[in-house]
Amino acid sequence: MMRSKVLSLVARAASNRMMSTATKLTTVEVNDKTGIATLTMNRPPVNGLNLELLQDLKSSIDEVEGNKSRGLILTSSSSTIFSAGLDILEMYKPDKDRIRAFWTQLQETWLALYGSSVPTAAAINGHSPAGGCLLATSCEYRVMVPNFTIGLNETQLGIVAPKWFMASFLSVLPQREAERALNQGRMFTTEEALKVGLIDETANSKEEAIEKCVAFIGTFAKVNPLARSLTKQQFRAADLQQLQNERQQDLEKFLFFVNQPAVQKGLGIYLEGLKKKAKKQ
Ligand SMILES: CCCCCCCCCC/C=C/CC(=O)SCCNC(=O)CCNC(=O)[C@H](O)C(C)(C)COP(=O)(O)OP(=O)(O)OC[C@H]1O[C@@H](n2cnc3c(N)ncnc32)[C@H](O)[C@@H]1OP(=O)(O)O
Repeated sequence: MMRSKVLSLVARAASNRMMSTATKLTTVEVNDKTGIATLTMNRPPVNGLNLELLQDLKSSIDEVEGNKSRGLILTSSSSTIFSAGLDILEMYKPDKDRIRAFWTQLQETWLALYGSSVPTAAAINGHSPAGGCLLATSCEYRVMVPNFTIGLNETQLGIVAPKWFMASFLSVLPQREAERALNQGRMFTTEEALKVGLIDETANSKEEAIEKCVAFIGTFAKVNPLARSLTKQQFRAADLQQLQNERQQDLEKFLFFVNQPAVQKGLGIYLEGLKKKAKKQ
């Protein structure tokens, strides 16, 4: 390794504190200069949101809430995928107990991210379909690298985005745009997402995306943190409360829906298509 690279790694290690261990599917790194935490998803190949990744995401969000970070930036260790959304293998021919735990964990993770008291931003450094888009739109700001896609494509898979997925989407897009995109299961390119307002900025690299997220979080430097977080909570309270009130019904609805033979058949065909595509590459 070149000496300069070694020196830069040493310097970086000195100014950043690794808060989580590498055995987890997420890492949290707090920059000592800015006080901002970067939460990185690391479940190759596509950051499919399975039960374990969702558990780690939730505990990392809790860690950031607890360590007085000035903000949270969500990103991915992959160079081409932010997150491929829910791991379809959790929903296809599911185990009865595990699928309950999986959906319950997804609810908890969304409540923690969407309701986070610290400023949140997503550095979207790769494709971000469905559950990936849910994570990104749960944050307050989005910066995306070109030549990738983002959107809620559920209807393309023959499934329906629950109300709280729609709530995140609607916190970013006007109702008319959100409704049309969801009905179509539309995936937006980075450029299209910027035009419609689904993302706030573009960046040429992950590093630049993170810098822009840091700049966004920096805009709150002179704002009283309690006033800021209570204001955010008020904007989001109705969406959060709705899921809190309906958690059990939401779980039962999901289980009923996902276990329908037609839905299982559709998921099987979709998975097969993904696998065929992967083999061709
Ligand atoms: C009335 C109200 C009722 C409420 C009912 C609720 C119903 C349920 C709602 C649930 C909503 C969930 C939304 C979701 O998140 S579903 C997931 C949607 N995700 C996708 O459609 C993305 C699919 N993947 C891709 O498009 C591409 O993989 C990619 C992300 C663009 C990456 O492309 P790539 O070329 O880099 O990689 P690729 O070769 O395709 O994939 C590599 C391997 O990963 C597997 N894989 C990809 N995505 C998933 C996934 N989401 N789950 C599981 N596995 C995935 C792929 O099959 C390859 O595997 P292998 O190497 O062949 O084994």
